[in-house]
Amino acid sequence: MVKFEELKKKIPTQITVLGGGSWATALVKILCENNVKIKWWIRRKSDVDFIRKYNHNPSYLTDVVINPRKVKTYHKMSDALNGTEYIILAIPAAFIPSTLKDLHAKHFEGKKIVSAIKGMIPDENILVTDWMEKAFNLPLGNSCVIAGPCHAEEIALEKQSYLTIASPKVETAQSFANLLNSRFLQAHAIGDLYGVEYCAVIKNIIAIACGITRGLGFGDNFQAVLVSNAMQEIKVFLDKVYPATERDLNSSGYLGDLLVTAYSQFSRNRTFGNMLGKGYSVKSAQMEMNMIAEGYYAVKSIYLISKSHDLNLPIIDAVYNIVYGKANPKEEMGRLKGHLK
Ligand SMILES: NC(=O)C1=CN([C@@H]2O[C@H](COP(=O)(O)OP(=O)(O)OC[C@H]3O[C@@H](n4cnc5c(N)ncnc54)[C@H](OP(=O)(O)O)[C@@H]3O)[C@@H](O)[C@H]2O)C=CC1
Ligand SMILES: O=C(CO)COP(=O)(O)O
Repeated sequence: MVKFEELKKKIPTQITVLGGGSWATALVKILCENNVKIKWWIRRKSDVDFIRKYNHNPSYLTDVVINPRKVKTYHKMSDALNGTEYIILAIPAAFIPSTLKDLHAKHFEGKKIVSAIKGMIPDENILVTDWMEKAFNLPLGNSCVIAGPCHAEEIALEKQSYLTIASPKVETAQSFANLLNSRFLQAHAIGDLYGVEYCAVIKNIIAIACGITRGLGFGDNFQAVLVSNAMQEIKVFLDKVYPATERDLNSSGYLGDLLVTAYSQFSRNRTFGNMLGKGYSVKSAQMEMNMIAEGYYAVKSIYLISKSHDLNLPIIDAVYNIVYGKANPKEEMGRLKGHLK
């Protein structure tokens, strides 16, 4: 007789992915390495139809093959949420409230919520997991975040990658990490949900700073100092806003995430910053990109939170002044030089 545990292993895990951008596409590809069934919600009907017909996303990571035996695409969100165990959010944070506006607590009941988002909810200035918990009355132990140094473009190329899954209930993080482990990806679980999430948000702001200084002609020597000072700013912020005794900021879920975004050619935030450094206005830099730089929204929230705690964070301040205060990038970075060591 087949044992219940063995039978359970053979039943595919039902997962919903919300969002049709690069990271959603990469996550669908990773998950398809394992025994899963995916309901994938995408906002544009034309993209849904295209994937159904050609098994490729027409707009992002267009080379990735979408396995039709494992993935079903949906345009109606409530259909994509029926009967799933995990709901993965992969929509830029700024659009979460409007995109989820028709959902209710019952859509999330008994499900694990995984945020793959590295951004803040604007105006409310809160983390996505915090917003979800309040909006849909979710138990935080059912939530986790995906962090770590990982660009969608490298997943498309099956380059060896690592992810950190964080949840206050480590078993929740571990069970989701198990679904990601595959040929080219290793995931591990930790308990520091808000710490990892804040770090993932702040590193996008630092990448904007790196891009600005690159655009202005600063070199590797300067960037190394900028990034090491940035890590100290992250520590000052976390120690004040969300202190924890067992947090290793040098591990890949924190420092690694900062490094990949600060140095990679694939970084959206660095590309955005580079354009600002080269003299583009904020609006024109955004229009040039067909992707979203989360740091643009996040810097306002993080700046306001840091001021409410009387924190002195010169790199964050400089990016805020350039992006929202219309400060001249050259003058602002000239001022910042004096604060670094
Ligand atoms: N890309 C990566 O390597 C990684 C990304 N992340 C995070 O994943 C999240 C999603 O980013 P990513 O997939 O990169 O996004 P992309 O920049 O690849 O794509 C932008 C996404 O935002 C959607 N969008 C744009 N405008 C709106 C709007 N007004 N309302 C609703 N949706 C909108 C787009 O939909 P449409 O095409 O219909 O316009 C598209 O799905 C972000 O929080 C990011 O930080 C995390 C780790 C890695
Ligand atoms: O968070 C991300 C990768 O870790 C995506 O942001 P970037 O594209 O700016 O790196």
